[in-house]
Amino acid sequence: MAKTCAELMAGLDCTILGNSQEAVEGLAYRSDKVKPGDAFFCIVGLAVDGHSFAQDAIDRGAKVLVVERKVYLADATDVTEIVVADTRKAMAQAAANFYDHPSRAFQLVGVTGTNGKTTTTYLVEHIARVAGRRTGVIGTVGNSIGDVHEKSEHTTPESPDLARILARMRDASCDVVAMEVSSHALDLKRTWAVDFAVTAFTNLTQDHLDYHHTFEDYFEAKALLFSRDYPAKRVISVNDKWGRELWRRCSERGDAVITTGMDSSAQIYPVVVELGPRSTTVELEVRGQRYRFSYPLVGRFNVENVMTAFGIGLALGFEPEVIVKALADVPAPPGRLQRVEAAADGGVSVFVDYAHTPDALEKAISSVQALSEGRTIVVFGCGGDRDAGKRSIMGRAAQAADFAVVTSDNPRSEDPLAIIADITSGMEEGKGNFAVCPDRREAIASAIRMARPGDCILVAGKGHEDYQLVGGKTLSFDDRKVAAEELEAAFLTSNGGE
Ligand SMILES: CC(=O)N[C@H]1[C@@H](OP(=O)(O)OP(=O)(O)OC[C@H]2O[C@@H](n3ccc(=O)[nH]c3=O)[C@H](O)[C@@H]2O)O[C@H](CO)[C@@H](O)[C@@H]1O[C@H](C)C(=O)N[C@@H](C)C(=O)N[C@H](CCC(=O)O)C(=O)O
Ligand SMILES: Nc1ncnc2c1ncn2[C@@H]1O[C@H](COP(=O)(O)OP(=O)(O)OP(=O)(O)O)[C@@H](O)[C@H]1O
Ligand SMILES: N[C@H](CCC[C@H](N)C(=O)O)C(=O)O
Ligand SMILES: [Mg+2]
Repeated sequence: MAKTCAELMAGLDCTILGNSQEAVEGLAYRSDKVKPGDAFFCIVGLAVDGHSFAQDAIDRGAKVLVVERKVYLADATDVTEIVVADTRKAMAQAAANFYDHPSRAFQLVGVTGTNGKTTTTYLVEHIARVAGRRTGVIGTVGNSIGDVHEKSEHTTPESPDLARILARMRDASCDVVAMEVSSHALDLKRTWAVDFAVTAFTNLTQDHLDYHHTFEDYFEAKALLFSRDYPAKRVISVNDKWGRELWRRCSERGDAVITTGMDSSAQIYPVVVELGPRSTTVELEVRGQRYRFSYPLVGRFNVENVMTAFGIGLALGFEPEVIVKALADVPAPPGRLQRVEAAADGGVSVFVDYAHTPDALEKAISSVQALSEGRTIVVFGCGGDRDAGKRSIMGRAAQAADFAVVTSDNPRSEDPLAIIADITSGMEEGKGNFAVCPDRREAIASAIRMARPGDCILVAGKGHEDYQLVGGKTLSFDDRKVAAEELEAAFLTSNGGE
């Protein structure tokens, strides 16, 4: 499976200093993960310059260095250096070459946008399964090949890791792979040299401005997936101005585009939406035909995800009837408006959701309000070392609930109280409808103690996560388990069961 340096660099402008026939056994971008025979890619990062780890990589057995500037190493005359303009781009191209372009072996769907990527990929996977295809999924909750699931570090893996996963999917004879493409991934070229059959856009609202700095830069990162670098069929939600701009660019270029939206300006839009407590019924107008069906997901925002998945299904060539049949029994993605099941709940419904942006929090609250027969209480926090600008906006958004308990969500290297102070700086004290409780378990417990029969509690921000990142530590914490335990502690003990 080894490749020569020349084979690895096929299609790339580069200067090979040394032996172009040197065999490369594997690809590495972290010096401490280098194995003998690897090519080590020296990446100029945001924190450190990977070129400074070249010697460490050689000491661990790397035979080839891919660099942006020559590294003069003492006693390393047997090392081949390959000089390129951009090591990130070179690494992605080399990864595709090394694994013989695995993405060409199946229909790969790339979904981008601020919210709804994970949900949409899950819906697409199910549609493809029901259509009789072998499937794969790559994203925030992890990577799946058929029913085999593994957790992942990133929403979109680094290019060598991505190529390795795609190759495993090819080896497993996958026909359709649905993959989330984050804005970081596009900007850092993790998906460069990957071939997509369909690319889809959900929406763009505030997030990740710590990384992208401006909304326009954030949008342009997402827009890369709809550029000439990624030729594909397009499915674009035209609900916001960013989607309409993408639609304009793609149509001008002559790309095949399916649009989705909440009104008749889109090719796919809802004529009827009936939101239920455990399912939703819609009638969708799909390019002049109407399809009425129910699916077992709740929340208005999921109507948009269902339409995006419908559009992707059509772009993949599936019949609308197959898509409708699949959506009718689609499994809910974990931790997205997931109802907590407990042995006793005192008539209080608890939903765990992954809303971690202002728009998602606003929509998750209004979705739960639509289901609540009483009040709606939200428990949430904001992640540390992530876009601080969204915190006060999320604080303000949370006050749309009857009561908000502000708590901790992966503080990482930051002081949890400082994050909470950022959140509450956006909240109106005078409204008197919020409290601060830094301990997340206690925050959930206090919301449950405060709830009356018929009330709904939304625990937002962590969804499927089963950990809390505090300092450098990963502590075990799962909102779904904690909420079930606290419901039972409150209602099994006080009432002796229900
Ligand atoms: C902002 C971001 O995405 N940063 C990524 C970036 O880090 P960086 O540029 O700071 O790299 P660096 O730490 O300066 O290191 C430079 C180079 O030196 C290497 N190095 C470093 C130290 C060492 O001892 N040896 C060594 O070889 C590094 O491996 C790297 O190749 O390149 C690193 C190596 O590929 C990534 O691990 C890192 O992801 C960080 C950990 C991260 O948290 N990323 C998150 C924000 C992310 O990617 N999220 C998206 C979006 C999620 C969403 O949709 O909401 C995702 O796709 O997961
Ligand atoms: N279409 C949508 N519009 C607005 N909010 C949405 C939409 N779909 C989901 N959400 C909200 O966003 C949360 C995250 O959804 P999902 O995991 O599908 O998004 P994502 O784009 O994959 O997020 P991430 O950037 O973390 O990967 C949900 O729990 C819900 O609160
Ligand atoms: N993919 C998102 C996940 C955020 C989840 C939230 N629990 C947090 O830790 O901020 C991010 O990296 O910004
Ligand atoms: Mg996701």
